[in-house]
Order: sequence, then structure tokens, then C-alpha cells
Amino acid sequence: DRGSVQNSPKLYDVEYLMPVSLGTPSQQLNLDLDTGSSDLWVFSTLLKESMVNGQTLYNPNASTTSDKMEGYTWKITYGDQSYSSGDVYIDTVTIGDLTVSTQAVEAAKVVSEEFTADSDNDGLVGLGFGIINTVQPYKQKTFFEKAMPGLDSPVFTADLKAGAPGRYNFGYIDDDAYSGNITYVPVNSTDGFWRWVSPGFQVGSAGSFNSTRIHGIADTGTTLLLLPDSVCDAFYSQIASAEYEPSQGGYTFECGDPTVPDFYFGTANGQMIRIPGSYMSYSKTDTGSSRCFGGMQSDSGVGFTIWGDVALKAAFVVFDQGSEQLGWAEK
Ligand SMILES: N#Cc1c(N)n[nH]c1N1CCCC1
Repeated sequence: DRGSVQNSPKLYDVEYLMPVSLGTPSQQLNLDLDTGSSDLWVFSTLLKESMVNGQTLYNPNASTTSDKMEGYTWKITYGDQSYSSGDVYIDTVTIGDLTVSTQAVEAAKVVSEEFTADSDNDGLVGLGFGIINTVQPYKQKTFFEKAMPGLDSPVFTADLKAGAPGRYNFGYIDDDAYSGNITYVPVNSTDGFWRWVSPGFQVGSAGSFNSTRIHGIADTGTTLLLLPDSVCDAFYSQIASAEYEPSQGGYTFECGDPTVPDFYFGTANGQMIRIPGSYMSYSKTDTGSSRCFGGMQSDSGVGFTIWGDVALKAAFVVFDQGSEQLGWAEK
């Protein structure tokens, strides 16, 4: 079996949403595929109205195939301190023509203001490893873990694009979606993340390769590229107008600065993925400002590097849960 679904970026590529069908008859919600967490949770009719702001709500009572898991609950808090919690139903879930008939659907009863404010986002599909699923008393499998046994190949791929729709594929690799070869690196799933080690980086096409191992996670649910301070310093020192602005919470530079270099990160066997300098102008710092917030920021607040959308949209990425590897290709 296999599946394929288009993803669509929101403004500034802050997140990528995809249509997901839940229940019978099907209820379509727009969800955020997040490889940095492992709960599939949705805005639902269980929420107080004050917590809803335009989102589409999953109504388990309107689904003939939903079964309430009595006594089961979930509660998740993300690194940015946003949170949600609620009850658990088993129901059918379809993403890109791939159906899991007995998926744990976590119906929200409470969401934090960040989620309420994000009116286009109806919830998340966590495609980290199930070991960090938050359902109690017994953790639940991710959508991919439930689908995996029936797939042609135990992989899903992420093809995120800058300012344009891309695609998530399940169960196969589309050889027309990338250029050159896919280079695989080992993944350590102990913490439930797609954690891997980059051998180093290079700033600018004429820069030297800096062999410093960077431990981090591939995370579609994080917008920016969060790297060690030493790497950020090496990058921003090459941009004439760059400075660290505590009031903005990070590195900024003049949006039109012509000195913004490309950034390359190593994967394996000498392969490097090139992130165009244009991806590093994340957004204007304030309305009418000429300064841009950098797409690369320090990981010091997190404690490990996060290869978020700014990096992932420069590559075709294979999440191979069969062999616990990540595959990287240019495109
Ligand atoms: N913080 C954070 C975070 C992360 N590291 N991966 N996904 C995250 N979120 C998904 C929805 C809100 C935050």
C-alpha cells in the first residue's frame, strides 16, 4: 500500500498543512505533520467555544466508526510551551489515500492560546516514534507505525518547498522528486526523535568545510533551523548588516543584504545539502522594518540542534522507520 498528499505552506513557510480525513462519513481537517512529536491530536467538538477560532472540529459523535477509549487521556506540551490535552477515540484516518482503520485520534478538550490563534491549523499528526506518545494509561502508535506493516516500503518522505506546495509520500520513494543520490545516515530513536549526526558545515560556496559533529533532530514541526552558537556565529559573521538583537530574540540583518551566503550542511560520504541564502531571510522583524529575522537561530534554548523547515525545504528527506535511517537528497 502507499499514499501521497500535498502539503501547503502558510505565510513565511511558518508551517505546512495537509488535508486529513477522519471518521465515517469523513470529516476533513487540515493538520500539521510533525516529525518532532508523536501524538495525532485534533481540534474537536469537546472544546470550549472560547478556545476555537475558525478551526474545523472533529466530532466523534458524528462518526459511526468512532469508539471512545474510556479512561484514556492525553496531554502534550511542546518546546515552545504551547500545549493541548483531551480524550481519545479510535477511528478511521486517511491521509493521501492511505487509510488506517483503527487509529488513536486524540480529541482536544483544552488547547493553549497559540493553537487557538492559529486558525488554519486543526491539529497535528505526530510522526516521531511512538515511544513518546502521551496517551495514558497506555501510549498509542503513530499513524505511520499503524500503516507501516501494509506499506510497500517502511518509509515516508518529506518534500517541503519554499513558498509553494510540496508533498508527503508514504510507503515509497518517488525517484522523480529529487536529483542525484539519496545519502542515508543512521538515526537514534531512543528519545522518540529522528536524531542524527551531521559531520559539519560550510558557509558560502567558497568557504571551508568545518568538521564539527552536529547532533540534532529532523523536525517538520519546527519552522526555523536551530544550530549551535558557534555555527550561527560563523554564518552571521559573513553578513555585513547582521547583529544579534536581544529585543527581537535572535539574529537579524537587513532584508536586502547582498552578502547573505548559502549554508551547506554535511550528511555522509562527502554529501552536503545547500540551503540558499534566500531561505535565511525568514520574515520582517516588524511591520515596515527593513530588517529580517534570520532563518538560522541559536539552539541554546533547546539543548540540541533542530533541522526545521528552513533546512528541510532545501532537501528531499526520507524518514526510513524500517531501518531507522534518514535519507537526504538535493532536489
Ligand atoms: N516547540 C515546538 C515544536 C517542535 N520542536 N516540534 N513541533 C513543535 N510544535 C508543534 C506544534 C507547536 C510546536
